[in-house]
Amino acid sequence: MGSKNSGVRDPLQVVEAALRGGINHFQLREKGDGALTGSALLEFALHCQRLCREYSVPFIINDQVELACSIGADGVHIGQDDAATQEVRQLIGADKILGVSVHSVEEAKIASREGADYVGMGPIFGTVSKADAKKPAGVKEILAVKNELPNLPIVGIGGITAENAHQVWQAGVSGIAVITAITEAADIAERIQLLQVPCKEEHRT
Ligand SMILES: Cc1ncc(COP(=O)(O)OP(=O)(O)O)c(N)n1
Ligand SMILES: Cc1nc(C(=O)O)sc1CCOP(=O)(O)O
Ligand SMILES: [Mg+2]
Repeated sequence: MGSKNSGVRDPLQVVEAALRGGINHFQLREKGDGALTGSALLEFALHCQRLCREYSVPFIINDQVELACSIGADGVHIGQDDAATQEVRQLIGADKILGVSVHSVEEAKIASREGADYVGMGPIFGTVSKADAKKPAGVKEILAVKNELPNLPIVGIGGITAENAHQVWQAGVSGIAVITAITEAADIAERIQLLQVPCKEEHRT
């Protein structure tokens, strides 16, 4: 999420509530109308990073590799229209987390070969949080990537809610990424519980 995703609530309070509620990674995605830039972005990113450190949760920055390197973020997430995977891997070093968005087995193979630690796949369902999102694709391509590259962690994203998250887990993802499901929750901790992997008997891959 970014500073403009929390509606009337203070974004840092939402981040802290999500950390307290049990998220295991946080991605700062600052883009779109009114997105912070320059020193305001730096200050916001440092606040988020400090909170993540308090909760021992990896702090990942979307798109902005230079910012991530300059503040020592734990990782970077890039898309197909962002910098090239192998260049970013070289810039951030071997020990940082690198996520790459992919939409096919072919893109997943390239991302994996060039140094991605995980791939993000979406949108699975309709989303209001990404202006240039592709058409919702369901979990079909996730199943195909899982089949071809069983050891590559996949993070599902796009329109995931407490009601549909089980469909995504069932496809065999290692994680799910959400914005609205958490930022609009009245009780963030309770929502995070509802989004988590269903109990073993229900979770067949
Ligand atoms: C976990 C995760 N998966 C996919 C994305 C989308 O990245 P990208 O395609 O580069 O689009 P933007 O987020 O930059 O608009 C993501 N951010 N995180
Ligand atoms: C950041 C992002 N990337 C997507 C992709 O398809 O790659 S969908 C998306 C938005 C996710 O927000 P929400 O949980 O509110 O739908
Ligand atoms: Mg991007």
